Amino acid sequence: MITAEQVQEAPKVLLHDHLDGGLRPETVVELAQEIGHTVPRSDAGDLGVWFVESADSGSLERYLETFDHTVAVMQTAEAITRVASECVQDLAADGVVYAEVRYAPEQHLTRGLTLEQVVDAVREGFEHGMAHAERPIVARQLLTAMRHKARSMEIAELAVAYRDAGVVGFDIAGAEAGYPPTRHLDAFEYLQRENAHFTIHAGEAFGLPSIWQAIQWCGADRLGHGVRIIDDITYDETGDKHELGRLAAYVRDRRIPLEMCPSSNLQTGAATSIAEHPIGLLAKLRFRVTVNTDNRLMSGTSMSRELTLLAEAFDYTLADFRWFAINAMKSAFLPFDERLAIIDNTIKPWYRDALQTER
Ligand SMILES: O=c1[nH]cnc2c1ncn2[C@H]1C[C@H](O)[C@@H](CO)O1
Ligand SMILES: [Zn+2]
Repeated sequence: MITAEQVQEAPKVLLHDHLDGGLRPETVVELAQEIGHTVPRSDAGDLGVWFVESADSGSLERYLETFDHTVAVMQTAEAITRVASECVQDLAADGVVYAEVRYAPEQHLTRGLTLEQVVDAVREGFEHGMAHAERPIVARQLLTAMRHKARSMEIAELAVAYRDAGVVGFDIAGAEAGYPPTRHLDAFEYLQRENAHFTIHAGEAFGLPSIWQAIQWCGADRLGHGVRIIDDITYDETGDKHELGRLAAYVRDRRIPLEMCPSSNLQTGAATSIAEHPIGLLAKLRFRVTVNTDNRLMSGTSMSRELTLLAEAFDYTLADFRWFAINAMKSAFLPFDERLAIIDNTIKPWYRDALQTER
């Protein structure tokens, strides 16, 4: 039985977390007041509840509407830097030792910032957050392009320009149905030519064709969510007998990381309950599964909470948590030697002590 303290203390690795989905409710209220933006609730506690309830819509499109308010208050360098710093400090306080946090620079230009100023503001915030965190953490940026817009090439170029300045990769996000990844093929081909890394939100609100395109047309290193890969697996009730289709087998054979976000999936209707979430079977079948928060504000969650929910549903132990953390660290876009250092110096020693095993 894992204690709440152990979950909190355990070194955790987070690959899929949106900067504009993780603001503190108090910060939203304060920043909104400063710029005269009206938020649906003036009390921070009530506003936090409002975000979770509104995001609990059963549809990705309606879930995404809640971001109007967070994006609205992140339009100046000071506001963005504050949000970025608080994000890193909150993650560190939750025991996250490595985080890749994403956001779409193109959504932060309404008050005159340039794309570069947005990335610089996040960078400053991450550096401040890492320096002031209560526990050691390494935080890096992923730049997201919105899949229904047409700026992906520009954002991909931005990610490459900032590759030595805190940005480790690229992503596309937003409503999935009607906006297949191949719409942004030029950006993905450019990134491949530049030896750059990218993940794609795929197989969340839309099925296998989206995952197939993301991998076989676009060359994604990782899949954001990817839950619908389950549709390419036939299995009996116990999950003991299973048969993988060609795509599922490819994803598993190639060890393509799945950035799974259980609570978010319940809210958007991509899964019906934690107990029935595909992560249980996918982990059992040894896909490269990682556990993530997606949007801490909209889901009222944290890495510790996601892991706790999974442990309750699937009887996971600390050994499983270790597997998730190492899977995620192996799948990070950080350079290999830095990944290894975090695995060897931070993750393994903690679990070695906690599990009281030899190695
Ligand atoms: O889970 C998601 N699926 C698709 N898009 C998402 C998800 N969570 C957040 N986004 C969008 C809304 C944000 O404004 C944007 C950049 O972080 O990414
Ligand atoms: Zn996401």
